[in-house]
Amino acid sequence: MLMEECGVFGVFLKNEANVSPYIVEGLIALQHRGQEAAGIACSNFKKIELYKKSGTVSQVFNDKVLNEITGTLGIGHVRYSTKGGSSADNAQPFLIKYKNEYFSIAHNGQIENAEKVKRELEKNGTIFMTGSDTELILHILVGKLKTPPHKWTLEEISSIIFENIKPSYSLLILFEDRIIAIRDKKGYRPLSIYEDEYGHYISSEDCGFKFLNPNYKKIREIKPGEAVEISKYEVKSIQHETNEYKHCFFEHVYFARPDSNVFGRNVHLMRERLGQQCAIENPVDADIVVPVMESGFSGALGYSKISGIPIELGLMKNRYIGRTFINPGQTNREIGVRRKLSPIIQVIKNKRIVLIDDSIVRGTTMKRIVDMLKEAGANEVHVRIASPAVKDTCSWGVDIPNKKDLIAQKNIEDIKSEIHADSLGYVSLNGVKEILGSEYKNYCFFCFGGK
Ligand SMILES: O=P(O)(O)OC[C@H]1O[C@H](OP(=O)(O)OP(=O)(O)O)[C@H](O)[C@@H]1O
Ligand SMILES: NC(=O)CC[C@H](N)C(=O)O
Ligand code: SF4
Ligand SMILES: [Mg+2]
Repeated sequence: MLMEECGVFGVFLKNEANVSPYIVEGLIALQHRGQEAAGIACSNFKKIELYKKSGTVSQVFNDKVLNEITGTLGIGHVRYSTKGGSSADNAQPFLIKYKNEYFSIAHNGQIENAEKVKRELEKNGTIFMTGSDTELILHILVGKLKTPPHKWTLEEISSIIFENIKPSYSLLILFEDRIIAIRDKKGYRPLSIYEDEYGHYISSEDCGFKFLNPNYKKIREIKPGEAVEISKYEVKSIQHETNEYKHCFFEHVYFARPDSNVFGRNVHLMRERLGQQCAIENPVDADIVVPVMESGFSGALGYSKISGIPIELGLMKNRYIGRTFINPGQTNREIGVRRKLSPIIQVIKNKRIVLIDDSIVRGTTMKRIVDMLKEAGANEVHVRIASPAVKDTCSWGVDIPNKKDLIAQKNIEDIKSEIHADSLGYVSLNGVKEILGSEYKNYCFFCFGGK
């Protein structure tokens, strides 16, 4: 099982309607990025109200809550923890009061130099209220800018963040009268902005704007190193100098929603192309292609198109079950796979199957599924993965387990036997290079054994 990212969503309405229902809609669209906690902070220009709790968006918010947190501008967050436990204290947004003014922050990413910055701040007397890396950003700003927050300029805020905080971060900062969005200079995590006649919206993925029936031409990605400020009077943007991009390739492989466009590409089409590449690199004689639903579907479509082997619904997904990573502990994870996926025996019996998933991390999911298909009568199960093997951990916001727990630390023959597959194939990094062309250098492939 894999782990998500967080999702951030911000809204500034021109007509002074209440933003909190808009933020809830945006967060529901981003729910796949984190299901541990959800929160919203809203400002009415005088005060910021905050509501956050452990749980999914629909568990945390109801009409009563939304009537209590009202404002014209606000930010929201769905969390999957990467630093600091999944307790309610670490839920976001964070809200503080400094010099009698409120400001709040929502963060997707993980700060690489968090421990170092924290130690330095503690030496100077800073007290941390949570275990989260995100809290650091508040202390850095307060420590460097001694004036009241309404005097802090976009230039000052973004320069301080870029100088002191190492990626990754796609951030929203809510002040009483403005919202600031900042994307780190390497652009690890996605962040998009949209304007319509009623207001401005910022979302981790552009699927967050879909409930607005947006004019797609007006959606754009905030650039790596860009800081945007939305106030009553204007929208201002500053571009800081940046020399190297590191877009997270896992966003394409697994995290982002297929109907989203991240790093300039549609996620579904990218996964389909990876599935095609997998078929080119790893052909096999078989009767049907079976996707591991949902995230393996696009890759399976690509594999089927190139190989000419028909795609069939051999595994049914129970759509009322969340992503299995939310179950802590390995035993629960194993149960999770069986709760989530079940074979359609009539489709798979006596068939030679090409089973496609987007990724293998520990191997738990794949082992269970191969066994399930064989118990249900499959003659052969050939596993094909629509991405390169995951060989390393991540320091930029994705909670990949210890290196020793990654199944791809073993050689391909050992992995094949461990997951009980008849054969196994991945996409090579060279294959990905072929797909991305000159853009390859703008991506991070560290966990895939690249740079
Ligand atoms: O090798 P593992 O450690 O088992 O992890 C890999 C699996 O984790 C993810 O699925 P997940 O079950 O998290 O959610 P999904 O339903 O969105 O694919 C991913 O799509 C793989 O199927
Ligand atoms: N997945 C994320 O982006 C997490 C944000 C932050 N590092 C946290 O742990 O809360
Ligand atoms: S190491 Fe992997 S998960 Fe982490 S940012 Fe790079 S590509 Fe993404
Ligand atoms: Mg999966």
